[in-house]
Amino acid sequence: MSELAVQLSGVTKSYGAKRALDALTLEIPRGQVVGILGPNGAGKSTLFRILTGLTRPDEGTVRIFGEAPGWRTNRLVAYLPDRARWYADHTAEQALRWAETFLPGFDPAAARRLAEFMKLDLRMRAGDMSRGQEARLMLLLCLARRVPLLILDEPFTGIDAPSRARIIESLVTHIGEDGPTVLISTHELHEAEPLFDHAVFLVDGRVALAGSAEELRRKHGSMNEIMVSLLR
Ligand SMILES: Nc1ncnc2c1ncn2[C@@H]1O[C@H](COP(=O)(O)OP(=O)(O)OP(=O)(O)O)[C@@H](O)[C@H]1O
Repeated sequence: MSELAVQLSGVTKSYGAKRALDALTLEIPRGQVVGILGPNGAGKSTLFRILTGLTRPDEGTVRIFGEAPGWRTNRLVAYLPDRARWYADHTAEQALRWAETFLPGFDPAAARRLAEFMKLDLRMRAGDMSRGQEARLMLLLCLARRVPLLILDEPFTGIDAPSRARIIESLVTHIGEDGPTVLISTHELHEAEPLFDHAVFLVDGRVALAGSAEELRRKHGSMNEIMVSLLR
């Protein structure tokens, strides 16, 4: 397998007159936790959909561990879309059974441990869950997969602050040494900052700034400060 988890070269995607991604070139080595950061509409979700093969770029090349994204790379990637929902009539327990059957690399024991850690009652129907409870269910369905690439699009949205802290703690434990490559998009910069090895700031579908989190902090300050200065 390629040493690069993700490789994009000259990737452009337009929706009508709007360029969501503009000749984006990016390389992400294996085993890194990378914050994909930027203001609303910067192109983060579009990038993630392209990496999962759900959206095709108009131009450019994309590789996930050296392979073009598509159904074959599903075995390599766990993806949490933004605004992810589960079937209202199904319990979390049923979601876990579905995941065991259909999601490559799904580890049911890990899912149960995560549910306990996140304090999620598996007997609840998704339709009866609060937004934050459903967000936890969707996140644990991803985290319980043994795959080399996790893509988490705004995993903390709708989750209260104490639970966010706990989820970040579970992410740190889950990722650990020799863990998967993780791409996380979030607007909770302050809380998520300790997770990142690297950060990529997208503005208008282009990389405005990228580098190791440590180096960025040394040169430019916190992720929040960088975001504010990029948007000035
Ligand atoms: N299916 C679509 N049809 C039309 N326009 C789209 C579509 N998907 C994305 N866009 C546009 O492309 C741009 C980038 O959107 P994208 O969702 O990738 O941004 P984002 O960085 O994830 O934003 P946010 O932080 O608000 O989630 C936006 O201007 C958006 O309106």
